[in-house]
Amino acid sequence: MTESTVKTYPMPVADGSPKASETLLDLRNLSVSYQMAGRQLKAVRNVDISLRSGEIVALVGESGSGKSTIGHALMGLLRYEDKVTVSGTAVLRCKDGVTRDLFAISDREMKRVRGNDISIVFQEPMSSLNPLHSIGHQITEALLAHRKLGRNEARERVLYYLRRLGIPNPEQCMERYPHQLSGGMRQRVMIAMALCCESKLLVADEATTALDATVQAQIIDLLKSLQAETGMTILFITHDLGVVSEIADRAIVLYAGQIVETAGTKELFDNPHMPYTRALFDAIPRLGSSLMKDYELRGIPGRAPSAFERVGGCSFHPRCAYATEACRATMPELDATQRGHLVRCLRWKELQLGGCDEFAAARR
Ligand SMILES: Nc1ncnc2c1ncn2[C@@H]1O[C@H](COP(=O)(O)OP(=O)(O)OP(=O)(O)O)[C@@H](O)[C@H]1O
Ligand code: NI
Repeated sequence: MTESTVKTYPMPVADGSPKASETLLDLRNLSVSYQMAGRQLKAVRNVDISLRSGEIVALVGESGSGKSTIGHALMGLLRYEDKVTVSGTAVLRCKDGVTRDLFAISDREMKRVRGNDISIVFQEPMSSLNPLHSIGHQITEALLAHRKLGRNEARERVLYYLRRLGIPNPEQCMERYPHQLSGGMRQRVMIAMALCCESKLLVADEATTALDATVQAQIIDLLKSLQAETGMTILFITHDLGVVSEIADRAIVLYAGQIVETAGTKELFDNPHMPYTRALFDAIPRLGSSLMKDYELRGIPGRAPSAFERVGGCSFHPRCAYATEACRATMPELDATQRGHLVRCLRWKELQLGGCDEFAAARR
């Protein structure tokens, strides 16, 4: 497939209609360890994620569960750090039709993949924007680094995406410096910057977390329509199951670096099988408490184990109301239920956890 051109702007160009069954990314057996003070910190453990073209898949879990680490591994950002070990394979079907293992290709090839085939919205917009350059300068330069475009073309494209993101006066916004924008505006700029490259895969890491509920809903609607127009695939990282219900076709629940449950969004909300997922439903931020800073899981005591202090048996057992001797002794495998639902709990068959009706009813 040839690379899409920008001739038809202001309409975005779909690079091929989404073919639901086509695998875009096949991530297998990803493990990531950080070395800290001579100790191994296992942040991600044997994670498999397969993304089909055109899907929006949520990666959800508490702070420290390893979500960003997975995103950074996919973007090839961990390869430059010497205290990080990444193992596994991540086979991506690139725009040129070639499939590549992102963990095996050279830095040079990875540089081409980044911004062409995968883009990321970083969790911390301030740390990824350069305070010394205007928004227009850095977003245009980022685009030109990945694409052979004329300056005017690039500018048009940047303006188009800033406008799509609901930035009131995009020309003026281009002139501004990061510190002159509100947190919400910076977040929109970051999303526009990632969308500009029109990659097939967008990793959105807490992309709407810093925004108030109304703006969050707008941006989610916008991402959904852009997804439908372009056929891109989105890996949407969030700690908030409420957001998952708004945007995702499928959800992957992560606990202490491991996948503990995965299912279609509706199925997960109707039929959670893992006590941790059920607890996350109760932790869905209600109106007025949408920030993650001080949230804790209501109804379950304790906190997630740090990546140093791995517990034996099921990782969740110290906080689980249903844990038995067996749960303390045996680490459960992922077990398949129906309709592609996977769950890591020894007791899922006997537990009747009940769905999240309250939230399902509130879904738009
Ligand atoms: N560069 C690093 N060096 C050492 N440890 C790290 C590094 N980055 C992350 N970690 C650790 O790895 C684990 C997973 O972190 P990660 O940022 O992937 O979690 P997360 O799910 O994205 O959390 P949050 O919701 O807070 O963003 C945590 O225990 C974290 O402290
Ligand atoms: Ni994170």
